[in-house]
Amino acid sequence: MRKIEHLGIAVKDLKKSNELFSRLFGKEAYKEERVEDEGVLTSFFQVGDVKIELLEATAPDSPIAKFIDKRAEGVHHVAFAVDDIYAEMDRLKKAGFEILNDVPKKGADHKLVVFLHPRSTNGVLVELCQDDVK
Ligand SMILES: CC[C@H](C(=O)O)C(=O)SCCNC(=O)CCNC(=O)[C@H](O)C(C)(C)COP(=O)(O)OP(=O)(O)OC[C@H]1O[C@@H](n2cnc3c(N)ncnc32)[C@H](O)[C@@H]1OP(=O)(O)O
Ligand SMILES: [Co+2]
Repeated sequence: MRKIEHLGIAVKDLKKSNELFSRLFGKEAYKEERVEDEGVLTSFFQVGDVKIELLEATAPDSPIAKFIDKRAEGVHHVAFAVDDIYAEMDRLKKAGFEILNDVPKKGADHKLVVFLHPRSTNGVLVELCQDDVK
């Protein structure tokens, strides 16, 4: 794992939260992107070397909807940049972590992603991101 790639924050109203975080960072989000398969609409802020990803649910069965229903808005996951997502999946599986998807899936912002179940990572939802060079 190279570095923290982004911090994912679950929000109820992306427009409202974009305004709040634009005020906080003094800069606008650099993109907004819908990831249908994940049931999310995301926006991204670049803060130094790290990105902040805001996520609004676009479907009632979205993980974000479930998270907010259960816990309220707030930090949802931490994503780490990896150079070789398959090698990392193999290493982590052997190290006893629970990987939620057998094959990497298309994430936002031109990434291939996998998630680790929070029950295997001390209660923190971890995402691995590799640049999707295709
Ligand atoms: C990919 C697009 C974008 C990107 O960066 O490119 C994204 O980041 S999309 C982000 C949204 N997608 C995901 O989060 C996919 C991975 N998440 C999941 O598969 C589920 O959310 C899962 C398996 C973590 C939980 O789903 P489940 O249906 O089991 O929900 P429960 O509420 O029953 O949760 C079970 C258990 O896990 C705890 N939990 C749930 N979410 C989180 C979380 N974000 N952080 C920490 N813990 C979490 C929940 O509290 C339950 O624990 P328990 O002790 O049983 O209450
Ligand atoms: Co993410």
